[in-house]
Amino acid sequence: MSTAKRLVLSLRGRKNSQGNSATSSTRLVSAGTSPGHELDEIAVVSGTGSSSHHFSYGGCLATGDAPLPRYSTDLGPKFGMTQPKFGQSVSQQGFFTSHDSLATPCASRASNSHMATVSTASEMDLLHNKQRNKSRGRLKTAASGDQPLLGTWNRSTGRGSQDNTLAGGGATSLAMGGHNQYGGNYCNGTDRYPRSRSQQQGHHNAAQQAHHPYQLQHSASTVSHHPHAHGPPSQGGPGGPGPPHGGHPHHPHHGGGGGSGPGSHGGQPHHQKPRRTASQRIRAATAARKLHFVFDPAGRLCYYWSMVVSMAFLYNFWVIIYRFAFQEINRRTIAIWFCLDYLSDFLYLIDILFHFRTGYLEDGVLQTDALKLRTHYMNSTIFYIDCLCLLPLDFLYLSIGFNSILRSFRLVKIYRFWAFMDRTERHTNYPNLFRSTALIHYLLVIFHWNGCLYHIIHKNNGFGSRNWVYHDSESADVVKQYLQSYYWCTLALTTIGDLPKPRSKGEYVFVILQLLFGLMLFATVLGHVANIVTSVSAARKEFQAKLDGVKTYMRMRRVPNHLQVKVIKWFDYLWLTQKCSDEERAVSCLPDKLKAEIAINVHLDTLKRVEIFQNTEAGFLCELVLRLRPVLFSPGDYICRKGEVGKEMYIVNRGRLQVVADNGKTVMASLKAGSYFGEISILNMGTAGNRRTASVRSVGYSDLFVLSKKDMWDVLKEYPAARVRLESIAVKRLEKYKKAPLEKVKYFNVVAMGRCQSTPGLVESCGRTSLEEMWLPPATAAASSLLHHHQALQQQHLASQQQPHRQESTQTSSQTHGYSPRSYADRLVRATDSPRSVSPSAHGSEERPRSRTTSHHSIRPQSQPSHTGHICDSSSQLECYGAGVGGAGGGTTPLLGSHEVLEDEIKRLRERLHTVESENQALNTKLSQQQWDLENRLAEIEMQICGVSSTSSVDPENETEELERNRESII
Ligand SMILES: Nc1ncnc2c1ncn2[C@@H]1O[C@@H]2COP(=O)(O)O[C@H]2[C@H]1O
Repeated sequence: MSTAKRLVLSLRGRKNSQGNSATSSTRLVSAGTSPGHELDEIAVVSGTGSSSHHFSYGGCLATGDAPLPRYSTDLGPKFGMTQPKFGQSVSQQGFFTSHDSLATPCASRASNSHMATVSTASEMDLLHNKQRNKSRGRLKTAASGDQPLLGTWNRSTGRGSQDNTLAGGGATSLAMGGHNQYGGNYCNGTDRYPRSRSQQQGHHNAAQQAHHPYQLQHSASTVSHHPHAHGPPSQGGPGGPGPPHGGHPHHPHHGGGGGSGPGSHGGQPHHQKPRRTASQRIRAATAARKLHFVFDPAGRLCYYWSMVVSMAFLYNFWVIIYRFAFQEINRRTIAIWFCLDYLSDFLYLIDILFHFRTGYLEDGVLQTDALKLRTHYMNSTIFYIDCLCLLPLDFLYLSIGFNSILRSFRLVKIYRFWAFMDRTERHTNYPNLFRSTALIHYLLVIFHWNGCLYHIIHKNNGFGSRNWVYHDSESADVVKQYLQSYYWCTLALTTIGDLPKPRSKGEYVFVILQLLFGLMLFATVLGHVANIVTSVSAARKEFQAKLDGVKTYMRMRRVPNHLQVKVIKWFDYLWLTQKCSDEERAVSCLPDKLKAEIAINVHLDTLKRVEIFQNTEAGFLCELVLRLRPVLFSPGDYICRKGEVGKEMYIVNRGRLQVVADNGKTVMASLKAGSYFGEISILNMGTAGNRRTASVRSVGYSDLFVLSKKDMWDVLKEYPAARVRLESIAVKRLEKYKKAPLEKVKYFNVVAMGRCQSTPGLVESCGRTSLEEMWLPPATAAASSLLHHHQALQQQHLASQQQPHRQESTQTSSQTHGYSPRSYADRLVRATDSPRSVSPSAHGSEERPRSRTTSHHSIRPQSQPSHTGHICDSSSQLECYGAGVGGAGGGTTPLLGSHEVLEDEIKRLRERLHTVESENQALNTKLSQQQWDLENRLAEIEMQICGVSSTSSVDPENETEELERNRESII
């Protein structure tokens, strides 16, 4: 079950368990039509009390052939009891963010004054009026029976498409054959009349639903009507025209419960087109204006509102003290101050109302019930703080005159300012710039208050002399006095000094206190600045530290200079392109879900460019994208070498690479962004099983994504159709290789010809030559230790060694579709077999042809089985080698002259190794066979399951396609 489905189910469960609690939340609902649509559909679930409304849609709706939006409604048992809520969140990725919630306009529409529609959208839409107008236009279309409204409902049009959908609900309900008896009415918030009506009528038919858009307008225009005033439709009697409802002479059909009169809708959904008079429209608009909304505290609208309130607070913060200190200014500009003061008070007042409609989280669920919100707010301290802010001390103006100090309580609103600053700091992309600005602002405001305080003291006769700071206090105007005191405070608080010398005791004390305070302030500021500077260069520092560490290591270990330079250049490139040394670590603190979202955003585009992933299921891509790891290769680096065991496949994100032949010069293919490689061995497609069929080298710096074999298989297990597709592409590739045989490679790999003949372009990985360039020191070391350890055992095996047994094992291997995972011992054999590991003298280039020739001649006759389809694997090669050597020199070779004893020892060891390897391979073959069988069986079962689910699919086209895919997969 997809995450989305689980999420919906769990939320539904929660909702049900909450009974009548009015909660709503945006939810994901899987379309459930195909695995590829798992994230395509987003549901809007809203509900109040016992009513809940699920409206879901998917990106596929726009195509018109996808399932219709599902809309289910659980009615409240009581007539007119429910208050429908509607809201939705649209996200392209199927994840919800505060952005989504904000971007989603509220599309609720009021039905009447009693039944105010409460938007469960996270935010009130600022474009409310615009939306309403749009909605009205579209509803008209819906009313006229046009259905293309659905066509505009798609994920990417979030805001714009919402009204369409809502209106489209009505239109959709037609197509649904009356399954949704409420059509679009609930969606549009005009629920009262239609709901009450439907509750009494039981079920409407499809024709009745055609009138929903009309009813929307109607109900919006009857804001003053009690639902009962309409009279239940049944009262109109079957076939009767139905009495005109109070104030609705134009809508006689409301009373018709399916009769033939004008009020009946029976079977003619389109013939009655709603007409709306201008007055009705105006009334509808008026009614719509009476909407109530619930604000999401995490939404952007709340944020913007807190910004407005913060402005009001800042006005008070700067001005109250200033006007109190320099009261002279009040006299001249009293009108302006009055206006500004009461504007800010008005904003404070609105803020209280805003709080009444701001949702809150209870058990992680956004609460939207009006009553709950009110209770919650009124029981909180914030409510009292807000009331305190608006304490009407202004009335005291009448007795003490216009004095701004009476407005001091307005400053309590600082909590709102701090919350705003906090949130901005968290959300901004330039946190350090923001922090610096905030710091400077705080400094300025502190100096401002301090200056004003000083002026107040000065005004009240100071500390004995009034000319201590002001030289011309009598003649200077207000602004100059203010600037003088501000300047003095700046000098004092920044500890710059050079202050006018105090004369009286009081002045001394005051200056000392000022300097102490300044010292603390200065320290704090320095600390803040240091923090900012540190965090600005944190990434660079971390990067530098890593580079330093690597450099130190290389120096200590005496890594060759050219390699050191290469490493440093690699770091350079990394810094220039990514500015981050460890991308994975950067997001490691995030929960998986968020990591996934980021990964999808970052990698999905690249993945889509890759041929093999094009036209694959979306779910498959999403699964893969989570498992990609970025890696960076330097110029000339070999990403993989022919003959290695393939453990990863690569996708080129940026850069150029070459598929090269053994000689490292012949370029078989060039790869660029969007290309991929390494898939053949991880899919075990090549004749060499899980071995690399070629070497791949980076031309310049290459940015790749790595996908491990395990991850790939994990995903493919769940998407067998994708596996079939990948394999078929790999087969095509292999066929392509066939057409470009490499002569040179063939020459050096005669041993491997048995397998390579089927695909001449491929080079058998087990040939010695292919491994010459491979450096496997650990394997060599391990080989010798392994040999010593199992000496006795191997001798025993040597005695019982028989050719038929090996032939049998290789034969079995060939029957396993080339899947022949090599054991570690296999690698050991290769390692010991390689000229480098045999003896130091074997490093000479002249040694290579000799050993090749030896093996070539000695093995030639024995490679016959390869022509009959047998795998000429390493064991047989080695055996041949052994035989060849034995035949030529009777157990000794003149190769090393004085090292005869050692040579003998090597030969003996090799023979023992052969034995172990044969055993190993036989076991491996059996295991491979079993694994293959199991995988096949698994794939078959999965195909069957897919087949079953696809038969239940709504779309016959999809069904055929799916079956086709399944069939391919089974094949
Ligand atoms: N001729 C070619 N053109 C493109 N890619 C190739 C060619 N030959 C080999 N490769 C790729 O190189 C990869 C080497 O490792 P694999 O065998 O796992 O998978 C191989 C292919 O993906």
